[in-house]
Amino acid sequence: MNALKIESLKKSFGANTVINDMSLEIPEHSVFGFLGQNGAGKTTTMKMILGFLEPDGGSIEVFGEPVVYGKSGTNRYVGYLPDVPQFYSYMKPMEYLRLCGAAAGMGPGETEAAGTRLLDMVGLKNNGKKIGGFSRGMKQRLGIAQALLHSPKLLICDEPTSALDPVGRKEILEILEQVTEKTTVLFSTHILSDVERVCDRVAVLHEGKLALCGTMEEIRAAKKRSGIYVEFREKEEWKKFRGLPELSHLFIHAEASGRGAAIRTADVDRTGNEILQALERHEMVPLKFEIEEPGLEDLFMEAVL
Ligand SMILES: Nc1ncnc2c1ncn2[C@@H]1O[C@H](COP(=O)(O)OP(=O)(O)OP(=O)(O)O)[C@@H](O)[C@H]1O
Repeated sequence: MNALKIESLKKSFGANTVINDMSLEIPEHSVFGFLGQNGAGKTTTMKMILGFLEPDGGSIEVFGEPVVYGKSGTNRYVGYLPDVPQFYSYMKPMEYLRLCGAAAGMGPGETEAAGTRLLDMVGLKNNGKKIGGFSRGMKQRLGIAQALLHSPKLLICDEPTSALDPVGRKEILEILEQVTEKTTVLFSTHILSDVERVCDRVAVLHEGKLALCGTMEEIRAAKKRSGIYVEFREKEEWKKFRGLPELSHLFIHAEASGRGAAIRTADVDRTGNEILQALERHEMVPLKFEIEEPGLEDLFMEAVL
């Protein structure tokens, strides 16, 4: 089942068309990275999913139920962490979660059990401090605990790691990875390495549409051919390898350096075998033989430039 299905979504602010006929599906239990440049419309999309903002056209379904602007019915499935979560700074974490639980209509016992479990999960269980004294990372972790309090099946996080240092980012990513057994995660970010680390699906929003969308493997396969990097210890060995007639066709698409080359190919297995067999035949041992896959950064730049 899809956790989220968006069809032909449209949204403009005056003459500024932000979302222009965008469609997207997120299967249950995915960790979905929603990428886009500043102002691409990521927050706008999230607000429409939450029913906070009215689309100009198209439809959004959360677990098969239509999202209706101004109505919160589908939000019983959704936990939301805004980009800058707001808290009452004089409260302690559990006090704050009790307040949130009551606002969400949860019973005290249910809130206590869920709150204790979640504060433990985000590393704030024994924290006696008031929220006003929390670091940004601690506030984001508390924000995740709050967003998960009513056991949502879809967690939407708007740039949860952007303002954090590497340690804070790592902590948040580990929490997001942990929750995927029960929860589908959609998070927006500028940090491509975060997406590469935890997401199994990714979309790049550009000029109101998805410039790229799919599993990481699909995107890598569709957008750019992989390469094989071969390097030798000695320049002479490299020249010999470069001159092998049976491999000459491979060097048409190669980026050569002093003692090796990155050979571009659409079929890594076949080309890799060809190279390995030639190396064996000629009793040559390379210093390096590496399969190169395009990074998300290459793909992102290709999609938005
Ligand atoms: N309420 C609004 N009224 C007018 N324009 C708006 C409104 N909300 C957003 N916009 C415009 O819509 C565009 C998309 O904004 P949005 O915040 O969705 O982008 P984003 O991808 O989340 O960007 P960022 O990564 O910088 O947070 C921007 O040009 C923004 O100025």
